[in-house]
Amino acid sequence: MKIGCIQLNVGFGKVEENFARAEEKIREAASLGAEIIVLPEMWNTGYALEKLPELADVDGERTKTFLQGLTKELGVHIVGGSVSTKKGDKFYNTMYTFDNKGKQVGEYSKAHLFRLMDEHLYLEAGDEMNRFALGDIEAAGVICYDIRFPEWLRAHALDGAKVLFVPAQWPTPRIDHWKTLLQARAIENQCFVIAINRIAKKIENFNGQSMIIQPWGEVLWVGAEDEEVAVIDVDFSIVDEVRGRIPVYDDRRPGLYSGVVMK
Ligand SMILES: NC(=O)CCC(=O)C(=O)O
Repeated sequence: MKIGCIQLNVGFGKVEENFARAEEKIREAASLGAEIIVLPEMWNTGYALEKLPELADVDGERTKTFLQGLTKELGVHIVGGSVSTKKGDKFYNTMYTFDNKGKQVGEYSKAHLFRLMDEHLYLEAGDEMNRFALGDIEAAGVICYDIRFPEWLRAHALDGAKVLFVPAQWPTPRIDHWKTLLQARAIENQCFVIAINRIAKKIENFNGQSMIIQPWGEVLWVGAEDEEVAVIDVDFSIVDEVRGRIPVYDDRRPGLYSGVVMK
């Protein structure tokens, strides 16, 4: 399966520019043979949180129309990163996923809000899981800071996900955490992790280094430190073989954890 990874250079509050750029890069990835295309976090507005009342996508309608049109036309699955949305009188950081027939298969709002970037002051947290299938690929999606909560990703893996998609806006100063956490989440859940970070060259400090990690922990690909469209070949069939090698799922003792650790 060919994964189109789009490390988008997201303009701060520049919704029109960002939609145009995302479309250009999605078309480029599809023309290079991508079958699943993945975008980064909050690509419509960036972290222009104070401007959300003017800029957030109301009920995600624009994003859903955009993704549905492109998935249908190009015959590709799109894990649509995330966009800022307005639902009722509240704002969210929402991920939409469409399959290659133009059907919406996922909607998820970031469950853990990142205080260091003021998300808790402007956004509401979601409280639903994000499990979906892309054809016969059992997958799930979480957003950026969510990866610091292993129990949340484990819940998706226990529910059957073999691939975890992680759109992000992860800043350069903590890029070592990003790499280590993603690798740990892949190893402990024995699944693929496909994590796409953004680029920002001016005021903000995001330098890509998106990652695809295999279920045994091997790093299959690391993105450049600049805007990039990369198409990477992955073999999802190895997940079952890795899960057979060390039977972590069979060896779990949930009764033990629920009483002691998982308070
Ligand atoms: N956008 C985010 O959730 C950033 C998370 C982050 O930087 C972290 O260190 O965690």
